[in-house]
Amino acid sequence: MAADQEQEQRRRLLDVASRFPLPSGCRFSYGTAGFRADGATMAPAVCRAGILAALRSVKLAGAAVGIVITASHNPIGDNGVKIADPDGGMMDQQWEPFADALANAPDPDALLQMVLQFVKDEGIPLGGHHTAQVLLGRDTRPTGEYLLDAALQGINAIVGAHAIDMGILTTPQLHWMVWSKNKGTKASESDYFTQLINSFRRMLELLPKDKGGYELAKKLIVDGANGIGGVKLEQMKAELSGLDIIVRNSGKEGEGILNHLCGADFVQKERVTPHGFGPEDVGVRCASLDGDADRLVYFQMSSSSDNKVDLVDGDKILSLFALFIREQLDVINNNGSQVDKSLPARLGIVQTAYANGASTQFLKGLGLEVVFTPTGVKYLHKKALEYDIGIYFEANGHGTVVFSEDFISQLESLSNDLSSQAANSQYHAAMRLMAATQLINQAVGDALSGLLLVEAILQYKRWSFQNWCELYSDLPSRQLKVKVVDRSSIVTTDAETKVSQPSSLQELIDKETANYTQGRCFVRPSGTEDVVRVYAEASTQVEADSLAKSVAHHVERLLG
Ligand SMILES: CC(=O)N[C@H]1[C@@H](OP(=O)(O)O)O[C@H](CO)[C@@H](O)[C@@H]1O
Ligand SMILES: [Mg+2]
Repeated sequence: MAADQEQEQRRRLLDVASRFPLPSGCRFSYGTAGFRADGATMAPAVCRAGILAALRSVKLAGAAVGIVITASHNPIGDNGVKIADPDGGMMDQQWEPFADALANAPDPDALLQMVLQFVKDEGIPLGGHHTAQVLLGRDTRPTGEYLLDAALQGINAIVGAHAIDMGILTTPQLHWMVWSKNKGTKASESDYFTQLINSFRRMLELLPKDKGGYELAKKLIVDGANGIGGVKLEQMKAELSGLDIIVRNSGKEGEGILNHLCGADFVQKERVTPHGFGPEDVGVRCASLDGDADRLVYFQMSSSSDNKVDLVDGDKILSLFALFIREQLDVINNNGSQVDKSLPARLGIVQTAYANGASTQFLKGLGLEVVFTPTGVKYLHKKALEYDIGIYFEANGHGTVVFSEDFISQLESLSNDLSSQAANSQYHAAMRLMAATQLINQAVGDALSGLLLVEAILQYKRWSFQNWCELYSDLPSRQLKVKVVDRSSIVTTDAETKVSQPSSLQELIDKETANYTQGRCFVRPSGTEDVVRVYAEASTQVEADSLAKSVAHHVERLLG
């Protein structure tokens, strides 16, 4: 960097840091999904995330990096920030310690020294010919605009950095834009809509023609959590042929508060209808998104006498996707057809410890390879990339399908080879898989693209909601939160299924669990809230509740 440029760089960093001083007592940690806190306290962390995103882009030869300002399913007063890497996935975890240190730098001088040292250690070519490019998006939270400005100021503190505000978006839209931009394909919001609408239409065109059996009702009611997902779905729904979508909790003035008594997190945890649903909806297929539309669950009310729902969570969405993909691969590989072509593919299923035990058993029963990672999409996504086709979901509804480049190019060439025999079932299976690669958001879990893939597959399989729901029966489970003095004193291992510290805690968990039929229990510190989470499963709800409660007591007693 030339001397005058270096001078300017130092000046800008000192200047921006003094504009966003760290309030005393504030401590930020880049948790499961970035920094999160009360929105009013987030500006220093968001500004510094802006600096970091710009540095990351320069380090990666000017590839576009993303910043999303959201606190997902959390209450409306919270906000957060996370960084998307050039592949559209979460920021490489190797940079998280620096993200933490930078967010907590106590004063402008400390911040400047920290950045200069990091730039040197990482060999970031500041002032070279790669300038930073950062795409920004935010959700509908009231603190969003103010925090977006803080992020812009952080980005602009890096000499030559270029920030592009993509507007109010769902989290997965921004991830998709980053992914697309770096692939050199069209990356605007309208390109996103076009891709989803066209690939959904193609999926429907490829439905088997021999009609018969159950016909899926066109009506689908979607709970938008009063967030951005409902807004985008309203924009897109008129173009979705074959579906009659009604959006509730759409985020319109007067409809309710973001994530309050609604949304995917609420429905999945409480297993009751969200706000705005009533007896008239009994028997109608419904879906629920979270506040930034990266989570999706389905539900249906079976009776008008209470507000309980039959829930289809992330595990069952995963199972549906896995069945569909496996079926297409089987048709291509085993149908003894005229064309001697095969498509070898390693299919991997990735879950976390929160996956219902019945789902894991079901998937393994199908002969599928199931692996586990710690909680958080950053772990699941990375693991899924190790396969030709990786399908991952958290039970709460966050997940997607990723296809390796090699697999996609083999699929393309197979489709070309088969295209002369357009009537053959192998060709149709290959085309369905191809459409699925376009429909599903491969950058990150996306409730809107996931919803369309679900709808297409239900039509393909001629399944009702009930057929899907009855794929297997969930084991009763219970999740509890425990407040402790320092949640980081719990250290876990084996994809968070075991506590390694304090060791006495694991012994107590084992002892309790042994008292229950099909008992399973684990505890871990949350990465997004200041709590320890307890999860328990057993053969009855009473037992699951009791196991969770007794383990929560041990956590409280040991860690106060
Ligand atoms: C049990 C649970 O649902 N945990 C959620 C929650 O993380 P915690 O680290 O458990 O707070 O928020 C994450 C981000 O949205 C999500 O990835 C994860 O699945
Ligand atoms: Mg979310």
